[in-house]
Amino acid sequence: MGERDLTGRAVADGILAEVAAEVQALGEAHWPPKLVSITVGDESAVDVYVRNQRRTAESVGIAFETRRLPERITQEELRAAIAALNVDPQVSGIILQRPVPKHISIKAMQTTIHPLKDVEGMNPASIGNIVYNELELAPCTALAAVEMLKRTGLQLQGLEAVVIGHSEIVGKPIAFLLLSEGATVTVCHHMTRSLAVHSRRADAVFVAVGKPKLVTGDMIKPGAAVIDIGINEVIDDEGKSRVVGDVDYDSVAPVAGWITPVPGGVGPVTVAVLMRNTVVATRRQKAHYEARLGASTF
Ligand SMILES: NC(=O)C1=CN([C@@H]2O[C@H](COP(=O)(O)OP(=O)(O)OC[C@H]3O[C@@H](n4cnc5c(N)ncnc54)[C@H](OP(=O)(O)O)[C@@H]3O)[C@@H](O)[C@H]2O)C=CC1
Ligand SMILES: Nc1nc(=O)c2c([nH]1)NC[C@@H]1CN(c3ccc(C(=O)N[C@@H](CCC(=O)O)C(=O)O)cc3)C=[N+]21
Repeated sequence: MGERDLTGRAVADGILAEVAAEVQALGEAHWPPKLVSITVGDESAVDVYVRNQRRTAESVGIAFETRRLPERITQEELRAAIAALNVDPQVSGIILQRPVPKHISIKAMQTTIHPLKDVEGMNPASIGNIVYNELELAPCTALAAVEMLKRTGLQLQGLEAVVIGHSEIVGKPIAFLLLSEGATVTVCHHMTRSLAVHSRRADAVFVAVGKPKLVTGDMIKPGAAVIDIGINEVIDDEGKSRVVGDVDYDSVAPVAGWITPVPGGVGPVTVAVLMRNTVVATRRQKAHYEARLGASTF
């Protein structure tokens, strides 16, 4: 770890301290938050993420349950499983882990998650909020990545930002969040002619692609902030499995002003934001039902 490292643990702990206080208050008001994670088929790709979710949820007092559904489940069966969670009054949040098998439409399934329980803000009805600058509940990784940039102290208004990767869950939401903060945003993807031409101009570079060493030191303006979102499992020279990002840390760290390491950067903050989103969702459900039925008088 170097002095330019922008690490995530302290950022995550700050978020989690606030979340724990809110979880306690919601529990006392008879609205204890509960998060349900759904995985479909091969779990190996999300195993670490789900384990971190459970550990973190338990550390702040959020109940956590995993539903593991078989690879061969039909879309209608998955829809029914989500619908059952939508109407379960004990469940405050639902997260459908990606990827899902090819025969299932992720968009159709995100649409099935009720907007009040949609802790990633990925229902098409929810994701539009970030276009309207309503940022309280947005996709966790995007919020976490932008939070890391804010920790540099850089002024976001007028900042030249480049986002590499344009998935609906990471790259695109990051671009919208940055626009809301007043940055000038360029979004790159696999058809972009020269990544380096764009990235070298940027004060802040976000990388969310899933390719180790995609970004190297010669692609970065000296002093820029580099936010590495990639999580890739690789086998190192000694034959051991390791997690690395999309940024070639060794060549970028000496050039960058700030760099988020992998592991230990955006990842832990993503999990903390998921917990915060679960609290936001629970608070909204409480307000929704109290507005219709009156406050509980336990
Ligand atoms: N730290 C965290 O909290 C999280 C980390 N991740 C990690 O972030 C990475 C990206 O995840 P996700 O967005 O879900 O992945 P997707 O595979 O959905 O998206 C990857 C994006 O990268 C683009 N891309 C592919 N090749 C290139 C290239 N050579 N140059 C520029 N852009 C390219 C693709 O563009 P196109 O569609 O045009 O091909 C696509 O927009 C993964 O490593 C994932 O594990 C994901 C979620 C959370
Ligand atoms: N619906 C959905 N939403 C997601 O946000 C989502 C998803 N599906 N599928 C998988 C990817 C990946 N992802 C991670 C988040 C945090 C860590 C994390 O906590 N990483 C730690 C530990 C890494 C390690 O030690 O291996 C770190 O970076 O320090 C990892 C991976 C969220 N994703």
